Amino acid sequence: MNRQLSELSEMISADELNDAIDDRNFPQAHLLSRGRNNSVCSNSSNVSDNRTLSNGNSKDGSTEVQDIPKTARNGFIKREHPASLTFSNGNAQDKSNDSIKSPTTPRTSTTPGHEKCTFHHDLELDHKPPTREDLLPDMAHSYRMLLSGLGEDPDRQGLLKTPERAAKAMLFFTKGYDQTLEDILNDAIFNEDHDEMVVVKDIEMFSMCEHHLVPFYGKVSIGYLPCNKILGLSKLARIVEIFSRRLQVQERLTKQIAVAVTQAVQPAGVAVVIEGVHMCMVMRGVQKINSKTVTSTMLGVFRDDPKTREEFLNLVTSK
Ligand SMILES: Nc1nc2c(ncn2[C@@H]2O[C@H](COP(=O)(O)OP(=O)(O)OP(=O)(O)O)[C@@H](O)[C@H]2O)c(=O)[nH]1
Ligand SMILES: [Zn+2]
Repeated sequence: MNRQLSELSEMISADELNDAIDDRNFPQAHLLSRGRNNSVCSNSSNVSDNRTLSNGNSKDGSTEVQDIPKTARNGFIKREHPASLTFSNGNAQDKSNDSIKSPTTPRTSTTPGHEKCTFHHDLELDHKPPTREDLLPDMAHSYRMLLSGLGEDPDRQGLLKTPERAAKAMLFFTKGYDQTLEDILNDAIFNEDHDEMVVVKDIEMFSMCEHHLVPFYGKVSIGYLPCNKILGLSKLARIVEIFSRRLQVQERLTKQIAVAVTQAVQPAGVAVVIEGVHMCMVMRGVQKINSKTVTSTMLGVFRDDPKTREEFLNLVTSK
């Protein structure tokens, strides 16, 4: 599973991100009319006979049963991507699924100078050096030029080490580029017969606005409805770190966190709410010091079932 998760988190593009939040990737969500305690998760019997309930009730009121593809039952629906990327979140143990092979992006082979790179897509660095520390000398040089550009003397005593410090700080602010879901999960996914909501709220978040390269910060609340798999609690906060420690917009950050939780435990639904303060709106520009930006991503049952969504929102807004 880890290899697959890594590939998915590394290779996901903007299009695939949107595909991933397609309702069809939460095949259990449409069973909500049964009520949560009647379980929205596939159970082992319907997994083994390759059948599950469809979302439609037949005209006589009985519930229709039909075959659906295995990949759809276990997670994301396998779909063909125009760039021949496939996106599937089936169990890694399912070695028969060819779609799990590492996808390639057109940019890998077509971008001059990047032919051998394997780390290209819209949501990642354009070029990943062997280690990001290799960037330090060039970055420090750039900061030195910046100081000169500001009319400062980069050789004055107080600024001597500033270019290197600033470069290290920027590497820290963007250290999420170095991390994968695989790295941080560390197999802390546990089989547990639990299908009640799990919420971790007010996770501190620091990120960098990709438009102005200034910070935005705030708190993240994550909820999910497990389907027999739960995630080590700290891993939710670590997922926030992976995606916040990059150049970001808050909307994408919100979505990426939700998709990562989905990839990790294939729950019946995921909800993420972020409340952020953007320093580009506080220290400059419109200078609205009290404004807060709230973004949310609701997937699966959180999107389809108002009661589940309400329960989550009540939990995250309660003191
Ligand atoms: N949607 C979204 N916009 C953001 C985020 N962070 C910063 N921005 C916005 O990015 C926009 C960039 O607008 P521009 O007009 O190109 O840049 P600008 O002249 O510096 O804009 P002002 O901030 O209005 O002075 C601004 O409206 C910012 O508020 C974010 O996370 N999400
Ligand atoms: Zn900004």
